[in-house]
Amino acid sequence: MNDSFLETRQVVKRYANHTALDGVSIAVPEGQVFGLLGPNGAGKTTLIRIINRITAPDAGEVWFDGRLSRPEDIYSIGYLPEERGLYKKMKVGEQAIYLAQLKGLSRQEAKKRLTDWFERFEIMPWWNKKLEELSKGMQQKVQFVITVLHRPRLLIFDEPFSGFDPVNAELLKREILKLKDEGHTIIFSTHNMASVEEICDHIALINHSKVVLQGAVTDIRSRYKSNQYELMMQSSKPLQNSDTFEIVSSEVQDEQTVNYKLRKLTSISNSELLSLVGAQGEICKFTECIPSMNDIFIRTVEGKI
Ligand SMILES: Nc1ncnc2c1ncn2[C@@H]1O[C@H](COP(=O)(O)OP(=O)(O)OP(=O)(O)O)[C@@H](O)[C@H]1O
Repeated sequence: MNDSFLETRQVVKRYANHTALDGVSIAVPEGQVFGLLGPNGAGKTTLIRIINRITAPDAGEVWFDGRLSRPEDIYSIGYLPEERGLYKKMKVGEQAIYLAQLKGLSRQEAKKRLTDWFERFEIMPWWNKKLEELSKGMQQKVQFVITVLHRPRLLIFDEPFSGFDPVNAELLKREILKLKDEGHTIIFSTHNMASVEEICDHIALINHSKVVLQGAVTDIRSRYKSNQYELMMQSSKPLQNSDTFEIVSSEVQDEQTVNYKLRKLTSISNSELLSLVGAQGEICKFTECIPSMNDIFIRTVEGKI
């Protein structure tokens, strides 16, 4: 289950006087959600276009399902590009059926699947509207449905959340997780770090055309831990430093309750630390501070680690 479904190996792409990708290798495990992260201009869309065979690399390889990628693999990919490209003057339902047929579905099957999706997304009333009559977010919903409709094994979404309000962004996250549960492998690029924590299993962070960080989200977050803890404690006496931990900051909440930030000084386990601290008072809350993907992104891109 965890073998790579899609790999890029040492991919290089040069434009006139700029190297957009410089030896980029990523490995996307089968059946997982993989986040492609990076600041503006890092090379994410270029990599996605290479995976989709829209543009060719100058060097390096793309591997698909355990072998070199072939032209026909594009039929196994659903791609939601950053520049959404639907026909503005065509009616939504008619257009969706037409595009689904291009991807190999019969008219009848396309209509059946589209009806299911449109009902789930509560967009059935848009069926006979022209695309240009819909807002940007509404058009996004339609294009998302069209992208996934033929149930391709690999789904690639470039900035899927841009243009969505928070309610629709939640809906989209749920649908992406559902697609993962159904066995699809999903790659998406995003600047929305909260969504990365919520739905990505793995990430690759590209900066200045190179992969600078890659791996499972949980591993990466724990790799960047700084041995700090938040503690809420009730005690008649203030907490005292010890050989195993020091107080980084404290904030009195009421007469008996104080919030502390601690740093662990030795390699004792969290439960040992908890019992050492617990010997000095009643613990109301004890949390290990684990950096967010947003912190890790900023620290990595700004070179602070
Ligand atoms: N067709 C092209 N011709 C010349 N340069 C290009 C072309 N496409 C991309 N580039 C350059 O390659 C670099 C990477 O662009 P790319 O669109 O891949 O970045 P990105 O990571 O997707 O950025 P963003 O987050 O802003 O969408 C940029 O410097 C861009 O100007």
